Amino acid sequence: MRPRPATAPSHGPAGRRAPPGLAARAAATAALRRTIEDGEPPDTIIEAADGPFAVLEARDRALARAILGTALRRHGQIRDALARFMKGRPPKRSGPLAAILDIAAAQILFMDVPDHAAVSLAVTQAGADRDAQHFRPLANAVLRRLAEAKEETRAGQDETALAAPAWLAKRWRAAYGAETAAAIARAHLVEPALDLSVKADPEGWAARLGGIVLPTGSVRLVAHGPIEALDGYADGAWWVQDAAAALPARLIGAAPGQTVADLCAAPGGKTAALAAAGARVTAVDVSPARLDRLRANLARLRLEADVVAADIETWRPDRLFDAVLLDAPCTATGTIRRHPDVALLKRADDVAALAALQARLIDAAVALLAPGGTLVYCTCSLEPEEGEAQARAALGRLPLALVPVEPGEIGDRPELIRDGFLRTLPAHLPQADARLGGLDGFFAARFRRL
Ligand SMILES: C[S@@+](CC[C@H](N)C(=O)[O-])C[C@H]1O[C@@H](n2cnc3c(N)ncnc32)[C@H](O)[C@@H]1O
Repeated sequence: MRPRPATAPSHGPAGRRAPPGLAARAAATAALRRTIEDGEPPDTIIEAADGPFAVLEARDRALARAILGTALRRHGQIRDALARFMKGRPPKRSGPLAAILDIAAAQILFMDVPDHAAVSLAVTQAGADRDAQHFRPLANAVLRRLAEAKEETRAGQDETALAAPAWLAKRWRAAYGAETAAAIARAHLVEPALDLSVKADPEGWAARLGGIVLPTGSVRLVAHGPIEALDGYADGAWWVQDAAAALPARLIGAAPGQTVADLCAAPGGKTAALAAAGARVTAVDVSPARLDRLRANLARLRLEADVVAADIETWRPDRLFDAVLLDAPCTATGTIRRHPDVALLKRADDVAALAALQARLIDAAVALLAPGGTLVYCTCSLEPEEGEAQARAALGRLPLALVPVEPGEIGDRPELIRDGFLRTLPAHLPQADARLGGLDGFFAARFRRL
């Protein structure tokens, strides 16, 4: 991965201190470039000890994170708005210019930041870069015109149509119908709440943390500071997990003493649920770094599992399991609310490549299962090839019978079940306060091995 410098020095010409707010914009710009041009996940960039966010103070860090998040979540609208005020895209050899414009437009159009600050900091950023400096007048003119016309520009946009890339919107229309596809795209514009899976007493934890209990049993919070500072974190009373992601492990029906292989387990959200239910869990993942996070999570939660670093396509343990949970790698289009970069970085080809891998992993999972045992296959994808079609193909190919999901297992929400499969959508569980609504898009199918 090419290192990308921040696009502005901390000191201006003649040693003058950089204007306030410049460091946050520079970090957000560098991170946006690395995400869009190099395909690096923003969370990795934000957390990196040598990354552009590492030099920021806490307040600037929060601001940079918010600007970056807005620039990714609203990318379609931002690019559409900029195109109204400039001919063509920034030229190839203009360095960070495109990202500088995106970051400034995110603030002008969607954030409570004075327009003049967003414009002048963007112009300063452009001036500080060898390749972008020739385009300072262009940046200045485009952003000023955007700021002057921002209300009309936003009013003239079809927010829903611009919320998803055309190829994904087309797929969702085909899979779910036009109305639901539009609702999915709109749900992606809302920053999701924080969902917690609690070991016990969801009502008590919701009251203590100022959240609500969802019908499916997760606790949901809107306003929160650092997660580590929340009551119950250090004591291991709960773990962070989208409410939809909490459902597949429940379908195993784990009981004390039952042996369960949790395949593709890291960072361990589902391992924790299975272990908390008393199962003897073997957590398998190919990534040692992600398994370190799984071990740390289990240690904090005071839960136990055997942890195995292996590729499940070739892993051959000397016993069969009572149950297997396979949370397969996927396009993750069901997590766009939490990771808006997914909508920008995934390509149509990825769906077929991952579906082929998932089929091989299902074959491997079935080979680990005792006759009569339970298999739950799940993905956090909205694409039928990674969900419904994958499950139907497995039924045709392997010694499996479908065990339909019952509403009572998932908080009495029949709308989350289609044809016996669990199918959650970002537009599900709507709430009057939109920030409290929505679910990640998950698919899960449960089978019995014949
Ligand atoms: C969707 S994530 C799993 C999330 C996890 N189940 C949880 O609930 O926290 C997919 C995982 O699959 C792992 N993975 C991908 N291919 C694998 C393989 N062939 N064998 C084992 N693990 C694999 C990745 O390292 C990644 O951690």
